[in-house]
Amino acid sequence: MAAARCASRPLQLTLALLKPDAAAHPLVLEAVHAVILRHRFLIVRAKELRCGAEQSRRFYREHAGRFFYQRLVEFMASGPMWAYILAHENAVPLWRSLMGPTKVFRARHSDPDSIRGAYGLTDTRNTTHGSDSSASASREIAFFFPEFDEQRWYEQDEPQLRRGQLYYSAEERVHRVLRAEEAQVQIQGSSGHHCCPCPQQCPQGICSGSCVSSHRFESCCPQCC
Ligand SMILES: Nc1ccn([C@@H]2O[C@H](COP(=O)(O)OP(=O)(O)OP(=O)(O)O)[C@@H](O)[C@H]2O)c(=O)n1
Ligand SMILES: Nc1ncnc2c1ncn2[C@@H]1O[C@H](COP(=O)(O)OP(=O)(O)O)[C@@H](O)[C@H]1O
Repeated sequence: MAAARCASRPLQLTLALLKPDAAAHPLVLEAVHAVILRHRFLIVRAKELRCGAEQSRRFYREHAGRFFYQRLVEFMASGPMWAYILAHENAVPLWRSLMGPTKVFRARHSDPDSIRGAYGLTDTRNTTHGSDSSASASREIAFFFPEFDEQRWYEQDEPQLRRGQLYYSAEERVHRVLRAEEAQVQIQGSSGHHCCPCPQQCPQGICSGSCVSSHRFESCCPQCC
């Protein structure tokens, strides 16, 4: 059974966007994805999408009239993005603190190791978005993932994820609930193998990529499993 990550408090959800400036650069995308895994977020959903001009205007409607609104909505519609639903006990504030300040030039000065400090290009092209409250997260998740049923997720998946019954699918780039029958197969067939929710955070580099097909460690790293 994979019990690599247990949370004592309910998991909070947040919406993270990897904006078009990040999506344009595979290495930046990978680096931000690695930050997500390293900080023990669970990736509940992840998908590439393209925001149309109208959708982009609606998403940022609270900024209508600000001097940067037009460039912001054009930028958000300028290319593909990645949208993530992230779960963590502290998802909203943790993701926002990892992003760093909105303004990239401020971020570079005050939080150079934050995502925006490290990868942001300008105050508009600042790499990531994160919900600013739980209520915004619910609204924004519904905006980008209309098929996601948050209430059902809390009823069915969250209790299992919280207990650590999960695995990381490197192919799909999301964490998945380990269902009872899968867990049984794993116990029978594993003889001590563990399922890895954190393939990119092995400090010794042993685990990287090792669970792509079977989600199982062949050479298990004691430090992260
Ligand atoms: N009236 C303005 C114009 C600009 N700026 C700040 O200056 C930054 C840089 O402006 P500009 O040179 O126009 O931006 P670009 O380098 O073209 O980059 P981007 O459009 O991606 O922000 C803006 O993002 C904004 O933070 C501002 O505070 N007030
Ligand atoms: N002064 C600015 N100049 C250019 N773009 C800005 C500025 N302020 C905000 N933006 C853009 O608008 C987005 C939304 O702004 P806001 O909601 O205030 O920040 P955050 O994304 O940190 O929650 C920012 O992420 C950024 O892309």
